[in-house]
Amino acid sequence: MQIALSAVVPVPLRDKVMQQASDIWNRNVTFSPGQFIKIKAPSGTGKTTLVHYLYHIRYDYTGTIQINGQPWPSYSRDQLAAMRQAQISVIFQDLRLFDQLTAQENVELKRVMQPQPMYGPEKIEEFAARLGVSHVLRQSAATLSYGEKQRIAIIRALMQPFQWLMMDEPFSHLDEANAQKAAQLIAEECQRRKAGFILTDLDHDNRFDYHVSYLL
Ligand SMILES: Nc1ncnc2c1ncn2[C@@H]1O[C@H](COP(=O)(O)OP(=O)(O)OP(=O)(O)O)[C@@H](O)[C@H]1O
Repeated sequence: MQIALSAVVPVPLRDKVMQQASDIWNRNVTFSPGQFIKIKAPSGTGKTTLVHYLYHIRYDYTGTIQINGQPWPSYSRDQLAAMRQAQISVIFQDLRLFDQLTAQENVELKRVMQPQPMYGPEKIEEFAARLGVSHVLRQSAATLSYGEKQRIAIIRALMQPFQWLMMDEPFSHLDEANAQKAAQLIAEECQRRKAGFILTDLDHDNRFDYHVSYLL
């Protein structure tokens, strides 16, 4: 799945964006399938805004985002739902777990929403063990620390098939050792699917072998 941005400018950030150099805003950029892409930017320059545009849950921009040559608005609701189920997965900056469910239920919900789940329930235990969150699986999400929530949100995003994984500051609540473990798991799962990712972050890092890095 190819993603192509053409002169995208966020309406609320137009003045700011037009005054600064950016590799993304108001440029023509193509994200090719399978690429590991880093988008680095200081706070407040629009990382979350961009991820929401790419996932098509926000549309207050000028310019065009095309998916496989078709602009986002040309896809029907059903097509969008199907793409979010099988082709694009996301880890939001604000994590978006259901507080009233346990950590395990949050992940399981994503797994069973697949018509043919790609993993059995034992995979949740396996990934939780790898990321050091086995002990919180049966706790309600509301009681988890931010670092635990972040690892559960990562596991949830890996429970579905995807061609692109979008991640908005996915390691912001993790220490370096845990960030490395999570990055290793994400890289393996992308390679298993021959998928690419788009990761936003504040700083430079060497956690992945990025194919391309952009400055927002
Ligand atoms: N709907 C909106 N209307 C107006 N301004 C907005 C809107 N959404 C975001 N902004 C502003 O746009 C700027 C970019 O916000 P965004 O959350 O995308 O930044 P970010 O780079 O992800 O920041 P951080 O690193 O702090 O998470 C901020 O100044 C924010 O206040």
